[in-house]
Amino acid sequence: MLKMNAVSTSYGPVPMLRQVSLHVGEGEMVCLLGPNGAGKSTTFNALCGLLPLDGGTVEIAGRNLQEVGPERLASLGVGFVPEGRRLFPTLTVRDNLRLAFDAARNPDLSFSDQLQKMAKLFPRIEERLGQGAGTMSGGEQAMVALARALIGNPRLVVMDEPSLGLSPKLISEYFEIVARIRDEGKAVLLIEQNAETALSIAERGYLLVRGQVAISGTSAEMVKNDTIRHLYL
Ligand SMILES: Nc1ncnc2c1ncn2[C@@H]1O[C@H](COP(=O)(O)OP(=O)(O)OP(=O)(O)O)[C@@H](O)[C@H]1O
Repeated sequence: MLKMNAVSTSYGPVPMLRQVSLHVGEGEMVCLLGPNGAGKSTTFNALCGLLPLDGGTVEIAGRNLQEVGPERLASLGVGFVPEGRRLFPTLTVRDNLRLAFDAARNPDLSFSDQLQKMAKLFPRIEERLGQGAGTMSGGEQAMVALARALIGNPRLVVMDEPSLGLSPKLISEYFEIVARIRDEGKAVLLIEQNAETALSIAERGYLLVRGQVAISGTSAEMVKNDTIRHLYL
């Protein structure tokens, strides 16, 4: 579903990602771990097509991102949860979801059916559809951001630190929903600082340090790795 091949990026003259390669197969859940400033959000932006690449390629659903353009990613079956949610705060929850649904341009889906699915997954959303997204609590906004990524029925969901700022109780509720999404067969790339949570639900992982992949492997291998154990668990 997703392949980053030797991707390098920079901010002006400062190199950031250096030859980053990672992949996520169909229906697979993979996490990208790393400390603050490692380049996790830069990786997210590179694979959304929001950053020019100095080198390498990004392939999504078999298509080269540079040829497709970021505006068509939703219609290729990709849903994104950006860091900080980035909802449209002055629009209602329904309109936030509608925008994402329309961007997916999937003629086989109906908005009302998809809304019903989201209401089952996130019971609190149904009663809040007419509410301004910016007036909701942080936890509710996190759920809306995830529903927005799912409403077009994507095959791949990419999440950038989705649990940031949530209470421990909400984090466990949130990841229960993420595990259900994985169980439905969607591919997930979970970008997380919380290595313990991420490795407990992902099948494989990558550790990014100073813009480079330092360690990668199955979650079982990552959990046993001394560096990861000492620094991140
Ligand atoms: N637009 C930008 N212009 C210049 N430097 C940037 C820009 N965005 C990020 N950086 C720098 O690039 C480095 C990596 O940032 P990035 O946000 O990708 O890290 P991160 O791993 O997501 O960290 P965090 O967990 O703190 O979000 C940091 O040193 C950051 O200051």
